[in-house]
Amino acid sequence: MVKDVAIGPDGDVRVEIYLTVAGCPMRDRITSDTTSAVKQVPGVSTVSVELDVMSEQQRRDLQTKLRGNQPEREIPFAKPNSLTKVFAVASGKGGVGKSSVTVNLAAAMAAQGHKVGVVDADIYGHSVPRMLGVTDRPTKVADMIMPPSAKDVKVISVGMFTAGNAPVVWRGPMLHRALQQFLADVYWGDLDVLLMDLPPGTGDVAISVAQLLPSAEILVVTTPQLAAAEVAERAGSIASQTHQRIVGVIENMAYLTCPHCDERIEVFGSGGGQAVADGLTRSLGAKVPLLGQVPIDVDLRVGGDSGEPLVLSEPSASSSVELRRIAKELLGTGRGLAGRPLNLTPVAR
Ligand SMILES: Nc1ncnc2c1ncn2[C@@H]1O[C@H](COP(=O)(O)OP(=O)(O)OP(=O)(O)O)[C@@H](O)[C@H]1O
Repeated sequence: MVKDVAIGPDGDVRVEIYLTVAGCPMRDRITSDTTSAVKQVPGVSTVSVELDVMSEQQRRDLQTKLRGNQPEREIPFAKPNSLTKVFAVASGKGGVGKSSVTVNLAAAMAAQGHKVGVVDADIYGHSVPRMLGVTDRPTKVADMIMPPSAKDVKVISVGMFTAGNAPVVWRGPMLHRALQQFLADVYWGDLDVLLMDLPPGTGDVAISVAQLLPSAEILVVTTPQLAAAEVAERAGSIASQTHQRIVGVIENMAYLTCPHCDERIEVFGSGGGQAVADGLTRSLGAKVPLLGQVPIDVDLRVGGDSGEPLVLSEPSASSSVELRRIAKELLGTGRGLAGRPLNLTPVAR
């Protein structure tokens, strides 16, 4: 951080120091520490400290140096020309079926011929490996982590890095670091789509995703219950602060078809999914569609427990049909152009 030291013939010393950022809260401390350290050198009569600010490149070089000359690995999905679509699956409340929807969408997309990865970032409720039937653990090759896969879906989960069923009591910075590692140090290969199962609510992980992958699109899962809808809308509206796009809302547990008389029973009421979509459309000022309504299906729950996603074991069940349709719709649209260079060249008139 030392830019220059100039020593005058009569012991006047001028030290120039680079701060990492302009508003560095340590500037006074750095000035006084430098002054007192230099003053102790025999022959020094006066010390003046001048501060400058590092350029982007100098900051990067310093970080590399501090990491022992290992450049930080880039997150491939965060590169401007990445072709991988990233969906962060969010919900307001827990237990609305976010993980079940994530797993079934992933399995459906893989069955449709896409290369799919899932990051299970649901720190407290990591259930993706069980729901997909992943039994292997990640392995290490050189310094890359190879993710295990099941049903043609590569999976990495917080649960794979904790002993047994130990609860994860990580705080914000650790979660951020873990997520960064999942994205940068895991060898995903070329993916068409990456689904991220976020913890419920608007927590640290959602903010980390926004920082690490600003181009990730948010997929909101809710139930038809209006009380759940309000919370889901709050979780979704974080997108307005992080400038991310909400790709749409999925209403899960929309209704139960009576196995005896085929009557539709609205167990959790109705209208929640549409209410969230409308509310988010209003607050974000951009259309947020209701992508679909997935009915309650006992077999979907059973499939989650046994690691056999319903979309594969019973593709014609009505919840499977809906999930497969949503999967297709999500991948039907190309990745947004946000953050991507358009390679435009000005031409002479
Ligand atoms: N459409 C559905 N029909 C029947 N059961 C469902 C359906 N969706 C989810 N479930 C069941 O509801 C329970 C909660 O689902 P899941 O774990 O997917 O929710 P979640 O929102 O990810 O929860 P959390 O974020 O708290 O971990 C599970 O037992 C799951 O099998």
